[in-house]
Amino acid sequence: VIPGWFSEISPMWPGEAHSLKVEKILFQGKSDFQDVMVFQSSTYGKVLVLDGVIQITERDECAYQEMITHLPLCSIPSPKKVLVIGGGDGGVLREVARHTSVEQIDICEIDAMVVDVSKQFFPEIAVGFQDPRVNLKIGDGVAFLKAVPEGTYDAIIVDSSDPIGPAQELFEKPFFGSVAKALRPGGVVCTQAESIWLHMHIIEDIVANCRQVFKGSVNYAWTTVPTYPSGVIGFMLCSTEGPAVDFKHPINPIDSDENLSKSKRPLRFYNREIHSAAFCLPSFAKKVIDSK
Ligand SMILES: NCCCN[C@H]1CC[C@H](N)CC1
Repeated sequence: VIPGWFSEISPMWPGEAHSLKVEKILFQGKSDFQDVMVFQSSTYGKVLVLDGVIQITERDECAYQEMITHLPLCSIPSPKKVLVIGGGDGGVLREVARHTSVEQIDICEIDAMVVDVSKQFFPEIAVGFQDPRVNLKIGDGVAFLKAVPEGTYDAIIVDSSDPIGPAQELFEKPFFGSVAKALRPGGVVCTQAESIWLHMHIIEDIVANCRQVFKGSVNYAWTTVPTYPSGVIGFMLCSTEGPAVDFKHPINPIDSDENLSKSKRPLRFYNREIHSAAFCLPSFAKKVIDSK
């Protein structure tokens, strides 16, 4: 360990570690589920770390929060009921709230400390909790989904950490089954789906499971987030049987001048071109993902 630096060392990315220069440690705690830390970095703003893994930084969270939210919501005509599993920092809520068609935003986050720490240290991100359409449930997303009546949601966003620790079950087939049940026909789900540089085997399994569970379309998209391992992060975009969803061509634009002028905080990353581009894959990934 180099004094004054945080290195993200994990068996999930052996032999490599992204490091950030630390100005000051702002919070250290242990919740019922994981170690929670916040530090002021020299060049990426404040950083949230769970069990030694970077979750968000002020400088590049826009890429992840905007893409994981608008890839699904801009792919269906008029999302009304949205569920967020995880997402306790509030960033996805902030992005969902941009969609004026949305009437109800339910969120199920397992760790209350993540919510409290985000509200205290990341007000620009936790602002999402202030929207009157938001209903926060602190609990296990797996149990929450099992209790949801069939066909309740237009869209579900699974904003999880990695499949080691509290989020492990969110990468398994039974969970995808309960997501499909909770979605209406032609409803969509977007899940955090790791890195094509590091996790092709995990992605291969997720894609195979999704193709068995979701009978609409199943696509993999990816984007750049400098502070995530290998600098990229992926998303599974799936729809249930019903009205067709073409994820690659957003039919419900959020980046129109009218929308942008109305919102307090402009979109810093997402636009309709980068939406479509997100589904273009390098050959080594395409070979695996398209063959499943
Ligand atoms: N809203 C917080 C985002 C959590 N997603 C991250 C993706 C990359 C992982 N290594 C850690 C979690």
